[in-house]
Amino acid sequence: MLIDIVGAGSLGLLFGGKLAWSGSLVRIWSRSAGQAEELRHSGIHIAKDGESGLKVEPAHFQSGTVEQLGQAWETKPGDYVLVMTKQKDTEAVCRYLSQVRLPQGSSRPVVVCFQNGYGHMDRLKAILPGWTILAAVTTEGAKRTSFTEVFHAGSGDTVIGESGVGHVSKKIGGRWLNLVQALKQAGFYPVLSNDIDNMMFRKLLINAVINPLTALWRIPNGELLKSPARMKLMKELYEETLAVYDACGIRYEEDMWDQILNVCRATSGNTSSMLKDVLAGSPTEIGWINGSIADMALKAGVQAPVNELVTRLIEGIIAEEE
Ligand SMILES: NC(=O)C1=CN([C@@H]2O[C@H](COP(=O)(O)OP(=O)(O)OC[C@H]3O[C@@H](n4cnc5c(N)ncnc54)[C@H](OP(=O)(O)O)[C@@H]3O)[C@@H](O)[C@H]2O)C=CC1
Ligand SMILES: CC(C)(CO)C(=O)C(=O)O
Repeated sequence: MLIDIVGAGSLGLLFGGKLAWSGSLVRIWSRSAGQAEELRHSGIHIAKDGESGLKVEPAHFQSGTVEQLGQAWETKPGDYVLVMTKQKDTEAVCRYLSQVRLPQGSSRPVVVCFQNGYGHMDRLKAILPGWTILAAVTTEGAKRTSFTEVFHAGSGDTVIGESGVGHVSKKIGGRWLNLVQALKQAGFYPVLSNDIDNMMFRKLLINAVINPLTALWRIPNGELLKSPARMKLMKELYEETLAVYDACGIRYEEDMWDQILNVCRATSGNTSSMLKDVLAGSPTEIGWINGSIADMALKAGVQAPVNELVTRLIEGIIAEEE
């Protein structure tokens, strides 16, 4: 089985590195030629607190630029392509994949999308009609520290499934089990789900409450719990989002509030991904998180003023050149 990884960022280096280290055939496709060259020269180093770290030698995987993926697919397409770019780049990546000419008679790679947020899967399916596109919801935590190094901040589950098919009661058969097996062998905790949309909505709720507020107040996740004023705004975002979910018929667990507080405690020292983007001066994924909840509200005919406001506040942090 051959696994292509698009995006050699935090998740790309973590998953690509560990898959290659455990013996899977892996090709990692970066945006820049400079990074592809450094990966070919130095391999990947995965650091983790309290562990000795993992050095993945360059001989254990291939790397190149995403343009070279097109050439590679013309002769040997992978079985899976794990898309590990941020939301803002993912549509362009899928548009590019749709244009690659595959050898006659070969199957299309199964596309697995790891993005946080919601709303992208339908758009990606429209770009890649007829392809199998899976969503992955992961609670692994990773932060790239250089072109070839990544810090594995925390382990978690990786739930994979087909979005947009509703809750499928039948048991998932043997499809995609080879990917699950490879991920397990690499030390991840993958699970196949027949209800992936619900998993995405669960993570969306967690991100919608934690990410914009940590980014606006520039605090680590645990600091949210340290003041009644902060908790009050978290609760407003939480209750508003649940009202939107109710209007859209989205199911959620009764104890989601406690689960969110537990995520803040378990990741208390973490800089949320949105705060990281803000500090780096990079575009955030707010449009796919609170922005997508505001869109869902609009379609369902309900109000979501707090989600709308935090979206506008975060969007206003970065001034885009006219
Ligand atoms: N990091 C984490 O712990 C988690 C991340 N996620 C989700 O995973 C997604 C990726 O996150 P993360 O890995 O942190 O993001 P990063 O910004 O660390 O990595 C994204 C990578 O995509 C690359 N990229 C952008 N455009 C292209 C392109 N056209 N072709 C090839 N590569 C491209 C970027 O290249 P360059 O550096 O050159 O710009 C960058 O290396 C996000 O949606 C995030 O929400 C989900 C759970 C956990
Ligand atoms: C769960 C949380 C908030 C952990 O930091 C996260 O997913 C993120 O930062 O995007």
